[in-house]
Amino acid sequence: MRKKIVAGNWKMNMDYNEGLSLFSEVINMVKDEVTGQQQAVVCSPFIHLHSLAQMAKGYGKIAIGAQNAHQAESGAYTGEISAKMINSVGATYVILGHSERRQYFGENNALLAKKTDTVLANGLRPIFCIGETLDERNAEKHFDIIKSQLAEGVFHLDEAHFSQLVIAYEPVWAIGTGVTATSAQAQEIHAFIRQEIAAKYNDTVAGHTTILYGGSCNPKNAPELFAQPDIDGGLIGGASLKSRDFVDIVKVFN
Ligand SMILES: O=C[C@H](O)COP(=O)(O)O
Repeated sequence: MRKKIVAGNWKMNMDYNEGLSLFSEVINMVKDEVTGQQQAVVCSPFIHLHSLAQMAKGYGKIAIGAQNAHQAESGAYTGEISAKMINSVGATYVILGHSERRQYFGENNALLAKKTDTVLANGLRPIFCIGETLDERNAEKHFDIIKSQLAEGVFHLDEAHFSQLVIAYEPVWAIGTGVTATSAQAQEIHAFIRQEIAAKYNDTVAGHTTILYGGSCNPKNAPELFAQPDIDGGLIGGASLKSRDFVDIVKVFN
């Protein structure tokens, strides 16, 4: 049985104290209300990581993640944060390839392949994001885009390394727009992603890969989305900034 995961991506929100207070609410609710085997992951800005990891100690149901990491191990890259640093403060996940990183910071599949290697080499699990823009969907190129993002971003990995990945399908047109992919649209792509993984590796690896949906996911639409056979949870943006909403989404798997 593959792992069910609900990951919150705070993006560039929450100052230090706001983040601690939000996280403290999340921990308390998760502790009291989450009864299933699902994993909650909170991906905060770098400044919170150490404190959140300390606060989460002893609560196996909550893990901490970063939102990016540099591809180099270390060196003269002013302003950047390495995977080793992220690991050293107790985070265990790193979001890679988010469409905002691709769009605003020019991250392409080749760069993301390097970042994936470095993150894995430092014992962290990438949450690797893929997804098409509205223009690409309207031009019916969405399957090709997904195929090439997987092929160029992560299919160079051997089976053992690939098995550490979480994949997140986030149609760019659904991110922060209030427009969610229908459960049928999301399931279609998730099934396609799983097929691609099976074709590259094998059915066992495909069957064990957690594939998250992201894009305007909220407590109302999450139950239907997460009921789809190939959707194993969500990558949650806006709704992860409200403890009640985030934990209600986590609780869909109770
Ligand atoms: O990483 C999260 C996604 O970008 C989704 O963001 P959203 O839930 O605000 O649409």
